[in-house]
Amino acid sequence: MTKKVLLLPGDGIGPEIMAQAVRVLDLLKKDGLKIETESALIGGCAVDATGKPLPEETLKLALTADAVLLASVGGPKYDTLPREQRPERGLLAIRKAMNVFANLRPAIVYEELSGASTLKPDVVANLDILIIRELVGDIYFGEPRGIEVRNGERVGFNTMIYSESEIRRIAHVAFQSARKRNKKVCSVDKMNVLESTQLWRDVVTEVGKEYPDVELSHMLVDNAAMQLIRNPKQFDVMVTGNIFGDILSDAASMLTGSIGMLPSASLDENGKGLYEPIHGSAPDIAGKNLANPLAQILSVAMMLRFSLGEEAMADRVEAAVKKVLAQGYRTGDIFTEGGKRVGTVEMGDAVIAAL
Ligand SMILES: NC(=O)C1=CN([C@@H]2O[C@H](COP(=O)(O)OP(=O)(O)OC[C@H]3O[C@@H](n4cnc5c(N)ncnc54)[C@H](O)[C@@H]3O)[C@@H](O)[C@H]2O)C=CC1
Ligand SMILES: CC(C)CC(=O)C(=O)O
Ligand SMILES: [Mg+2]
Repeated sequence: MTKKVLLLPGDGIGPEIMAQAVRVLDLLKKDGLKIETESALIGGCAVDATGKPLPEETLKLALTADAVLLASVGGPKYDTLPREQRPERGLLAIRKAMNVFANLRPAIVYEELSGASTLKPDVVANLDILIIRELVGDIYFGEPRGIEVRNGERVGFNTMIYSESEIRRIAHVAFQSARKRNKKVCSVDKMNVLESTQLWRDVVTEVGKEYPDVELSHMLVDNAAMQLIRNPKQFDVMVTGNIFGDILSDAASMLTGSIGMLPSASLDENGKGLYEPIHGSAPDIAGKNLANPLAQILSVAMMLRFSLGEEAMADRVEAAVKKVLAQGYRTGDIFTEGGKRVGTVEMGDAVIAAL
């Protein structure tokens, strides 16, 4: 049956990297991938066109699609808008409406790129970590939130909150993922000072009892950030809340050489998903043919695997990415001496040729 894929290019480098992902999908369609695609607005471009970062039309299409492929939203032009009009609010709103609570962010070091990492090659060689970030709760969504005047001065506040059921369901995703990997979960929290993450630790520990075959450890987030840089290979599956996962995954991306290498899958309870690179709209390089499209293309691979039931095609896309790296193609963010420096489009050309 033909599946529906909604494309959301968004802002900044979004349309440039999405164009390369679409070329990959078009090629796979010729080889039998049965999808129909439609594009819609989200983020700043949607604000410009409709006044809203997540127009109703986009949300309707997202909720009826089999999968959503998103690039990135935001940019300095929108940073002074009222908060409800900011592009990032559109992103949070679509994640919440789709209930894609499980954000899988694999940080994999491709052999060819171990020299592109800022760490010594032997510290990162063969690294393969899966960061599982809870995506629709925590301080990004907690109420109350705001900026108001109290005692004659402005105060800004947000609420870090997790319910037991929210923690339980993401913990199950972590343990089940670990069972398919190396049976090791490290849960990251800040239970020494934050009540919501004390509950996180308690509930993850309880859920862990249902998975006696999986080794569970706990780590405070500040130490986890340090340990990721000191000895990342001690980790296999890491599970954490929304804000800690956001920060730790950007840090982990540099172990692989660049934030332009990390894809993600955000899944609901039925495996329906939203797929996007972990990076933002990179306004500093937008429109210059400089962006690395590989995180976006690897997000296509995750979409093929998790939402479209096309495991072999997913493997093929990942193998094509590996091949272009082996051939020496490098956008600026992963460039090392001896590489062939290319732009966004030329990297897309190389992936298409490899496919
Ligand atoms: N999922 C999303 O749509 C996200 C949106 N944002 C938004 O993006 C805007 C920019 O945020 P920043 O903090 O600058 O983070 P960013 O991730 O957009 O960029 C950080 C740095 O990484 C580089 N970079 C990012 N992606 C790259 C790629 N594919 N190839 C090569 N280099 C790449 C950028 O050039 C920049 O130097 C903000 O408005 C922010 O709110 C930020 C993160 C995620
Ligand atoms: C709007 C932000 C929460 C986006 C972000 O930084 C991310 O999801 O990684
Ligand atoms: Mg982020």
